[in-house]
Amino acid sequence: MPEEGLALHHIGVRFGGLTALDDVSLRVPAGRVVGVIGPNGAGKTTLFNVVCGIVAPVAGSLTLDGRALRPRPHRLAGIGIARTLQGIGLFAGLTVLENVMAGAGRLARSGFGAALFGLPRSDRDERRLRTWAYEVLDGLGIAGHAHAAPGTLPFAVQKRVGLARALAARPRLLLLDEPAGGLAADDVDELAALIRQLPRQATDPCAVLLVEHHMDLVMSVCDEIVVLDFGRVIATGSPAEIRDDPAVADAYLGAADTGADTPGPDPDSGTGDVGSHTATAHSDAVDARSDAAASHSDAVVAHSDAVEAGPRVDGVTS
Ligand SMILES: Nc1ncnc2c1ncn2[C@@H]1O[C@H](COP(=O)(O)OP(=O)(O)OP(=O)(O)O)[C@@H](O)[C@H]1O
Repeated sequence: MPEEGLALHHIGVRFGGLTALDDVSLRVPAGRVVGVIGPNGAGKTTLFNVVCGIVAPVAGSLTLDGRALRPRPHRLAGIGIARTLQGIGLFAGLTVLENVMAGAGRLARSGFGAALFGLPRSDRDERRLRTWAYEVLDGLGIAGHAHAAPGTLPFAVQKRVGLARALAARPRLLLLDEPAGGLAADDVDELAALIRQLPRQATDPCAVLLVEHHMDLVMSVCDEIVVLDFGRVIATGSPAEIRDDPAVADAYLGAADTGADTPGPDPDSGTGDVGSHTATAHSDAVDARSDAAASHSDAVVAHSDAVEAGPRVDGVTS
């Protein structure tokens, strides 16, 4: 029986007069990796923030495993959602192992988390949590760093610790926000191998939503890709289908002008990052988007208000 995972139904987001997401529907089934791509300003971050509860949609709804999802940023772990952060965000004062234990969130209520807050705890629970954290670190090939301070480790290892911390919560939905950001090419290859096995390694397969500019990574790890442009879904399909979709090529490259036929990486840049394509081949489009952003300072204020006020809804309900 196919797993339900995350579903977005006709999501709309507005920042003042700007429509950032317009009637966006997509599915991230459990056990699958779904990537969201699109040119600068397409709405990727906004979509991610909707799923995290940072941005409240003005239209549509979300479900997780078939139940209404009303995320709040500070309660994601409790409803089975874990995310990695672009800036890693590890606790500097804790060891790698402790960071991962802390990430276990709802699993840690009577163990490490309880210890942090001075609550009664069971040694057996804490031992179990510690063993689990080691297992997660081991699964990501970094158990040897368990007792190190995160700040002493190379950036790529720190990113992996961030991933371990997210996985430690045994999420039903894992959100990966530009996990390749700042990584060297070799590190991206290793990350790709890890991400491919993520949804399937857990006892209960989790759904993985990936927002990423690094096209090599997206093409190699995703079961399905959703392409946004100006806040709308313009294509959904397998990596091969997306690579061959003229509308996608148009959105990224202006294929008619450049002769380019895929949203693939820049052969000269060696980064696999499509951002530079967008900037060079589509200066008109980018300018238009910049203009739109610049002329919407009122929208930014509205957005700040919305973030301060928090999302309209809370938690997962049946
Ligand atoms: N806080 C905000 N206030 C006003 N407009 C915003 C805000 N955040 C995003 N936008 C606008 O919403 C649209 C979508 O932005 P978003 O950041 O989601 O795109 P993106 O695809 O993540 O872009 P990038 O690839 O450049 O990060 C853009 O036009 C952007 O200028």
